[in-house]
Amino acid sequence: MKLKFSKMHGLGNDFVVIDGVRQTVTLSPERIRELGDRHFGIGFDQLLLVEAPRDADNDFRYRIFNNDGGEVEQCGNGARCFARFVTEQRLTNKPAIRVETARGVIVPQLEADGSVKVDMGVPRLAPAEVPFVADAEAVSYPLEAAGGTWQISVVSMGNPHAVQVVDDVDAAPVGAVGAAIESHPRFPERVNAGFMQVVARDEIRLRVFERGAGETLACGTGACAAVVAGIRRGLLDETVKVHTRGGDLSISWAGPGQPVYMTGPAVTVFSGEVEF
Ligand SMILES: N[C@@H](CCC[C@H](N)C(=O)O)C(=O)O
Repeated sequence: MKLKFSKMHGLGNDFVVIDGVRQTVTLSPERIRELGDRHFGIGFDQLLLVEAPRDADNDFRYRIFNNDGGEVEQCGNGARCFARFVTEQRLTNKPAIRVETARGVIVPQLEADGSVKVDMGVPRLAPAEVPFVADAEAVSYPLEAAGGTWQISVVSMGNPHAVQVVDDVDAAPVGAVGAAIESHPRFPERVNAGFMQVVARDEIRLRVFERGAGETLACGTGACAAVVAGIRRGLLDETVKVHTRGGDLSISWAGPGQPVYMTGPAVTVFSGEVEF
């Protein structure tokens, strides 16, 4: 089965995006892993599959697969690329697009300056909703991993995040400690591990070891989770510029019960066809 795809990225977090509205698509975890390989395949952090919605009130459904082949609930940089893709492919001409994900509806909106703003929904903070094993909800928790104890905040943006504050993000042990946190037994569905350096009340630097993909150049839901964690710890104001290794995002959160808004770029690199 030959499928048309677009190669896209949001701040260097890269994707293969497939139109499953006009094409019949059958995916297997093995083939996703093969195509995700940067030497023997196309190479991507995540594969995004666009489908027709299940509920007629929505415009699309979109599914997210990490390059390890596993399907996950949410992807921030992917949401912006999804919006750019359905517009460029003329699947819709709506400026604000209602899209179903595995954890609810999100609404990306194309801005006049070319960026994409996304209502990423309300963050979930109760440990059971992340999910994270803890006796009670707290702003942060000590977690033992890789021979050390790390003070993490846990946040679900639809997908699970563990965020810690570090003095210097360039020196942070993202690979070793991130991998140990990703598969820590207190996270039964594994977790994305974020390392945040607070530069000012409206500016952070962030690196994320992503579940199922390793460290990426940027993680949109990771940026949302870091800002939520920083605001809850009293370190950040409502709107924060997030510097990632791939570029900058703007994240806003007005507090508990409110949605997180993420604004940033989405870029198409090339289109092609591949055997699935
Ligand atoms: N890169 C993404 C997150 C993709 C999913 C994540 N690795 C997970 O397993 O939850 C983003 O931009 O949010």
